[in-house]
Amino acid sequence: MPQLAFASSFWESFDVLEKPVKAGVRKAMQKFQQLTVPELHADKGLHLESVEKARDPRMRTIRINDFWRGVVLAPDDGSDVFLLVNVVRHDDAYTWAAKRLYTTNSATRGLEVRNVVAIEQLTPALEKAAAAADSLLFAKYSDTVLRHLGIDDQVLKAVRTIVDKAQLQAFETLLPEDQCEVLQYLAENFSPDDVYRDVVAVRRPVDAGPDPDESLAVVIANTKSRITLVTGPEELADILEKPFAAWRVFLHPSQRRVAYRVSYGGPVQVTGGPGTGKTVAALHRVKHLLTRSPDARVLLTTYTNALAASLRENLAFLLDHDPALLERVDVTTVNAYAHGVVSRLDGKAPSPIGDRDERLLWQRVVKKLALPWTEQFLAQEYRHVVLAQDLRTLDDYRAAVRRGRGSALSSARREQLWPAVELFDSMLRDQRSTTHLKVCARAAELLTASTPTHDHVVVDEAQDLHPAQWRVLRGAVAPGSDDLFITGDPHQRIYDAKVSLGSLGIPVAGRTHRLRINYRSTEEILTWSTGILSPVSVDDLGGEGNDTLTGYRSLLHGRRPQTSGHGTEQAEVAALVERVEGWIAQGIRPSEIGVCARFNVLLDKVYDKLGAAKIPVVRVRDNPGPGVDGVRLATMHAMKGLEFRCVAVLGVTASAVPFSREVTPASVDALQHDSDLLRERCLLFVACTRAREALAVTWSGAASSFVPQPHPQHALA
Ligand SMILES: Nc1ncnc2c1ncn2[C@@H]1O[C@H](COP(=O)(O)OP(=O)(O)OP(=O)(O)O)[C@@H](O)[C@H]1O
Repeated sequence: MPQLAFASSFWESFDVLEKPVKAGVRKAMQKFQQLTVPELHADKGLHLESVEKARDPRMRTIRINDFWRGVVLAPDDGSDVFLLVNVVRHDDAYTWAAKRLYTTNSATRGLEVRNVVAIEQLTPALEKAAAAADSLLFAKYSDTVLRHLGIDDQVLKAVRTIVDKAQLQAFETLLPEDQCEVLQYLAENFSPDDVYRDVVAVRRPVDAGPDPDESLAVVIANTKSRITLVTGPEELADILEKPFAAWRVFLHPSQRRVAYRVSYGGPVQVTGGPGTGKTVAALHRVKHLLTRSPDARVLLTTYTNALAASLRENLAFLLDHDPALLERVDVTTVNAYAHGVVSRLDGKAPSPIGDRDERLLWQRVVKKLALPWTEQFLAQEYRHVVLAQDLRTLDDYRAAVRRGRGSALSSARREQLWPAVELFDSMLRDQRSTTHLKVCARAAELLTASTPTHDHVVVDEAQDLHPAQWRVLRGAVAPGSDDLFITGDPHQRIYDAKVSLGSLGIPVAGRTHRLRINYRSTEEILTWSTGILSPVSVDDLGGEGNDTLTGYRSLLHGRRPQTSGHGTEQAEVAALVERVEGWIAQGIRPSEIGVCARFNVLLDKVYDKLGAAKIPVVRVRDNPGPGVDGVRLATMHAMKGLEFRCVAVLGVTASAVPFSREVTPASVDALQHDSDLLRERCLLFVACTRAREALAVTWSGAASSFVPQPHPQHALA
């Protein structure tokens, strides 16, 4: 009986196939488990046929349905493992298959694939260009060194034409995988010895002989990182049901470099645009820290409880549910961690009030003291100056530098304002409550006088943390090597955070890294979404300068985002229902669709209309587990950190985005006005960058000014 194996290239295409096609794949795969090799060749339904002019004589295609074909590598050496490598539309399948060549890597002994035709076609022209180039990316490595790392003749020729990293990137999808990875590591300045250790030695079978000429079955068995071998029918059903979690195994060298560096001298910061795998890097760092030392305790934090739940789940997955490792990690939000510290060390659980109650309290303060400031101004002054700098007395306040505030306050004015701070604090005390940030301030205070709770802290979604929260994290771990590993994206700052990490005892200078490849969205979605931010500049994570999205790109391609305006909100919601029905008809599960808007009011209407159309629907705030079916509804804020195959962003109208009530008037504080507007812009950016394959942005009436205007050529197309 033949055996069946799946290449990673197959999963990339399988995950996005429509339901009936997936069913066809399942049926075809079952035959590989039921029939003998001669029966397979004779089966009329499967129609296993060779490919004309194929560069690899082992290439075959099989029938999935009238429109789709599977591409299979069939053994021709008497071995019996068939490798399913792709599922492609009927007309493209033969061309795709004809250009691919599978070979055994001489160093790793793994099976690799290249687009042999494209490399052959490109190389001569590039050789000419390289002859005139000032320098070449791999000039310092001799042929012997490269061959020792598995680079073969054809790739070597191409390598000798590569002038820079951008050209290497352009080659990435054409080159054989292990060889490409070796080159990426060298391009990142790893030494050949390091590359041999990290890429080759870990894959090369210990008993590898001098000759790489082994049967296809043996080479397939050597390629565990890219090929899954299936042994029984249950395993087949199981594997085709579960989404393939590539991130567990394949890290881009830039991700691996930051996550698995043996040790850092102090806090390290990893930034990158949406979907560049920052969370993935954080999870792998936790794995590294736990496995490096048997007693280390790690605190892994993120912004919301929902994100903490998903981190917990993914970490368990990455650590193979190993209880000995998992019990040494605490996964939580900073607020929850601070709450725990205060409860433990003060002996009493604090009861913080929510944002709305806090606003009401400031209203009462303003009324009582008849001050010349609005409650919004006072709340911001309290948050950005008093709590941010942990000011306890009027003298402290008088001496404070009010960085980031756009209105000067003289000493006399500060004396006039301070009673408002005292009154707010005393009102809280009277009602035996506090705020989340005050809990953090208290936790930080307690931690300075106590011993750190963890050996390492890993912080995800760091861009929105307030200085009081940073102080808690600073107190959770002793300053020193590998104390803090911080990931975040300042372009996704959607809460009012102004931070200077250096001044909080978290110096990251010289230890900052940037990830640039987006693994989530198509290039079309990225380019469009990046247009939302193109008119503005964004402060970096540590508050020391600006951050940019230069070099940010995706390797995936798809349709351009769809944008449309509607006469009324009702028409907009009706169009949404149709769109969702269309996506579902294409085989997308309702839970793979995210719908978001600035406000819950609009989401309530969507909820009703989708329900009326018999489409299952759930709210993200109700924390539906991954197994619960239903279109996900969320406010733009709640979309943070999530991702969906299809995303509809609704209500992107001029009056809602930016939302004027959330924007401080320029007359009250010009700097705050600008940063509030930026925050609203980032919010739309966050919402749109949750989409993997399809993005639709709609409005009723006038569109938000943040919606990128189509390029004149695109508008005509
Ligand atoms: N090396 C990888 N190989 C395959 N998929 C990856 C890889 N790294 C990340 N991904 C996938 O890309 C998507 C985005 O990753 P992740 O959530 O870590 O990005 P992020 O930078 O934290 O995003 P955001 O800032 O938008 O929250 C996820 O689906 C993840 O599984």
